Amino acid sequence: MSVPTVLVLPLPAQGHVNPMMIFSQRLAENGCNVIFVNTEFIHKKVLSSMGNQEGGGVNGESPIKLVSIPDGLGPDADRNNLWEVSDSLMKNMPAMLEKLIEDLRLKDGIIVSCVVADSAMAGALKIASKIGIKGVVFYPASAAMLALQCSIPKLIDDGIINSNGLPNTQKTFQLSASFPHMDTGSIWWAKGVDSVLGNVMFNNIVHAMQTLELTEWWLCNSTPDLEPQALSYVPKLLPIGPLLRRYDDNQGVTERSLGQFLEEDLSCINWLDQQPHTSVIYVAFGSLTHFDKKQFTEVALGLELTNRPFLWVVRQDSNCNPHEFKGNQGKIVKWASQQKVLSHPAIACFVSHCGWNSTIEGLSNGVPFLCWPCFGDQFFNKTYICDELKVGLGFDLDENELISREEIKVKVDKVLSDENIRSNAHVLKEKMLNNIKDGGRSRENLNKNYNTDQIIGQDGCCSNCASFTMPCSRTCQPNDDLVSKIG
Ligand SMILES: O=c1ccn([C@@H]2O[C@H](COP(=O)(O)OP(=O)(O)O[C@H]3O[C@H](CO)[C@@H](O)[C@H](O)[C@H]3O)[C@@H](O)[C@H]2O)c(=O)[nH]1
Repeated sequence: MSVPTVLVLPLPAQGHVNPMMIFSQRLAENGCNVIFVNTEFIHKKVLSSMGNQEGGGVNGESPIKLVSIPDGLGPDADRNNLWEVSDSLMKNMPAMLEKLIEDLRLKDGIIVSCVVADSAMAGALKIASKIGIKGVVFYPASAAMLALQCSIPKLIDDGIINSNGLPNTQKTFQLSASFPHMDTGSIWWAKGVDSVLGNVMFNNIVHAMQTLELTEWWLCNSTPDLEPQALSYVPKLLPIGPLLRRYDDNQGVTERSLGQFLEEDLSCINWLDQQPHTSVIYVAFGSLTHFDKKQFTEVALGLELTNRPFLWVVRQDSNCNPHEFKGNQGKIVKWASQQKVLSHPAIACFVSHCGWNSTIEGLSNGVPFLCWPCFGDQFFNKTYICDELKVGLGFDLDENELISREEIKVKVDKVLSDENIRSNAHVLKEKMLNNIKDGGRSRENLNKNYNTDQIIGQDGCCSNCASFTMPCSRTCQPNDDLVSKIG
């Protein structure tokens, strides 16, 4: 049987590329070749972060081949403006993807048997359906946020949002009797963005939700014990998390990522090795958050006030100069190997914006959280971490709408002295990790009996063309079939 080739297509954002790359690495371990498609802009960044050594590809040593498509924007466009990029991709990506699949076949002899599309790139499912190959959707945020998206018609009927997706009033609601309470601040597409942008995002979501129906295979980076209510609310959503780099008890995280946009500063691992166990405050706000100068200063002074060692990620694009504040106890890096950092025994707590990947990574390492949500889904993730899972605390704003240096010190002291939080975090860590051990539920979802087999093909679905729509016997010439479909 020939090795199946899966094409993986993330939205060009770090919080989407990272989990889809880890998923790709697991697919490769399960015997698939993977074509991982970034936009040209992101592809260059990824190659540069790896010192321009891609390391193989389908026809080389590695089963993961990194390729790129244009994003459809002009040469002068601001490619850090994710909304502009997404809008252009919605319009232009399907045709470019179809061309890529055809070029792979004609130029490289590679037959793509399945497309795994980020939910924000749902247009790819139409292409998969058009050319008769399988489509799988990957949702990069929490299952709860997908449950919320699935409930849009109900939210409108119940008067919680208007037909533009914006909350009618501030109120709490439940998606079902067992679902955690949400408030209108949990409606991620309307949180932290202006109403015009919120409306554009809402229309894109509604459109994407219709397209997701083209496939039965919905995957997410979560676990059955982490989000039982949301997963039973969206029964076809299969959790395959926590999606983590390979870990070794002695060496920590050993697996290399093929998806980082910035080079990882590994000097922080040596620095962590010098710190006492459970002593360091790790501070990182993902790939998109920006602070104004005043808030940035409060963070810096608050960290100094704690009088504890800290490791702080300050991205180069943050427009703030951290060196004025470093003090004696802190280490500041432009980009860390976050998973390596969180699994280091020196880490005591995680000051986080609560992006879903950071949430999953912190929970999987049993690290208590100090939650600082900034936009979108991060507000619900914060509530979930603090009120449902009880593994963290939130910060309160002062009268100037800032999180003050004193507040930072008070909450750091409080979270580090809270035995319940620490013990809840340890229990949850074990539960999360059990899902990816032999026999674990996410592992089962990923192994041959579930998705990988669906991707490779089973029961009458051809193991080569893997077509949903056109089951063929295992003795047929499936590649010819696919060739004729594409041709
Ligand atoms: O120094 C760093 C900082 C971060 N990371 C990684 O970058 C990713 C960041 O992802 P996430 O925590 O989800 O944050 P964002 O980059 O902000 O992600 C966006 O996408 C997520 C998934 O949809 C949403 O949950 C977030 O709200 C949204 O901001 C994680 O895998 C981190 O491990 C590093 O490797 N090094």
